[in-house]
Amino acid sequence: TGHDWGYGVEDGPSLWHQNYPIAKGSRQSPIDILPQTASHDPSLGPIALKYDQCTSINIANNGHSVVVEFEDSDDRSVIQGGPLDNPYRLKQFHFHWGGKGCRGSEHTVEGHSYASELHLVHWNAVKYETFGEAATAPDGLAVLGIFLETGDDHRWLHTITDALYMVKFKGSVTNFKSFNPKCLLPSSLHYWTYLGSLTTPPLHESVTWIVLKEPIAVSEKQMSKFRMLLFTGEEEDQRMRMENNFRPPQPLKGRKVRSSN
Ligand SMILES: NS(=O)(=O)c1ccc2oc(NC(=O)c3ccccc3)nc2c1
Ligand SMILES: [Zn+2]
Repeated sequence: TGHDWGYGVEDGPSLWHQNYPIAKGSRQSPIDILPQTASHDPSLGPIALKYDQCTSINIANNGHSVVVEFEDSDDRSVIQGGPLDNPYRLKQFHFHWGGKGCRGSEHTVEGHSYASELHLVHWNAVKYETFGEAATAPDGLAVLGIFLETGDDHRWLHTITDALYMVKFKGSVTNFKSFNPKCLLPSSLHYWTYLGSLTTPPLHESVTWIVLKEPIAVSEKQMSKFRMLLFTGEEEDQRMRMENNFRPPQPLKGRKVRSSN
């Protein structure tokens, strides 16, 4: 039991359909984004991130990624506007990344992938009682995707990379209070948006994706700290470095990608 899926040869994305048939569904994520094909939709307003009273709780290694969880008992941290009809509450954020010098983003832009991708996961608490309920509804989740490219040091990412040694092993969790992810946003909030899914099992087709066009820069040294995390637990003798934890682009199946201005 535990995790019946991973990113290896024996349990990777091409095999997920065996336990999760929706992997071959009609609105799977990620996708390859073609900016020229994305329709510019003037009715698409700007997105608003109201993260001012942001309260992070902890940082954890769940065996697939490193996740920072938030207090979501009220509307203190929400995303709204853009394609969204309601405010969606921030639940957690996590990353996907590659191996040394390799690419690791999930969404790609005209076949170009970035070093990493940050996902800020939000749920529709107006229509649904719990995250779990929202996660199975077609309008239940909104995930903000931000590309990370290697370049200069990111001055605020240090807060996260300095904590990674404390969650090296699968199943480890540690306090991580009052981190506000607003500091991880690029200067422009221009975005692409489309209807998709969770990019890991259970692959629920419940996500309105909002992918920012402008990447943030992080240093190779900062990226290398993600790679010292392990997929495996402290008790396991086979130590497996956590890297290449990304799903490749999935068929668009007729979906339209819209572009903010
Ligand atoms: N790569 S992804 O598409 O953003 C993605 C993929 C799979 C996910 O499963 C969850 N579950 C919770 O956050 C959760 C948090 C608390 C309680 C229950 C669930 N978030 C996900 C985001
Ligand atoms: Zn993700």
